[in-house]
Amino acid sequence: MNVVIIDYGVGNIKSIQFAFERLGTSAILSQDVQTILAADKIILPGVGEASSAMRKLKATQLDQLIPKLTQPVLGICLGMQLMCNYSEEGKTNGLKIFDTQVKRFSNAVKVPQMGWNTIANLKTKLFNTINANEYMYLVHSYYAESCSDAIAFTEYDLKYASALNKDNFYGVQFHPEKSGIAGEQLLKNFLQL
Ligand SMILES: NC(=O)CC[C@H](N)C(=O)O
Repeated sequence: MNVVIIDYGVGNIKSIQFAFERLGTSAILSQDVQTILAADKIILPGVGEASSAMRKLKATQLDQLIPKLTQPVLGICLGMQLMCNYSEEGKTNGLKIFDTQVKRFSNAVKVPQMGWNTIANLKTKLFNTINANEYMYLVHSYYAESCSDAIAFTEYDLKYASALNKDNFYGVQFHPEKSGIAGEQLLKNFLQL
């Protein structure tokens, strides 16, 4: 299984690689177009601020490549947010894969949300054998608005989309690589797509 983590200078790469190693799969980091096109599965990682991350994607022209990919792609945290239409964070235009926008939690709640929360998920291939309201680990100040591409929801400040799917593209706001057994199962499900 050839898993490629897109290298655009942002992201919690090591923890994602360790998570795949625990599943017996080595995930390589690359920004080479041919390497990415040849991958069986692709991860778009992301940690940090949306506009600077998008600038880095544009600098490598990977922003043009990603929406055209045909193999399963999993965006994690900021990676998922960049796959949406727009993020309020840095007024960032996204890759327009998921038909929703990313907004900041209100000051009615502690921001960022940092910790475990329940992911009310719909029975889809990505959540196969995972409990309907499983806990996963999140660290974020911005959220994807509920939309028709949502396959899971979380309540914090309001109900928002904590996982998205459109065709071969998947996104999760939480960190499966930091979410214990349930997160490991989600990555295993992703490898089997
Ligand atoms: N952990 C992160 O990188 C957070 C992504 C994004 N900046 C947010 O706050 O929602």
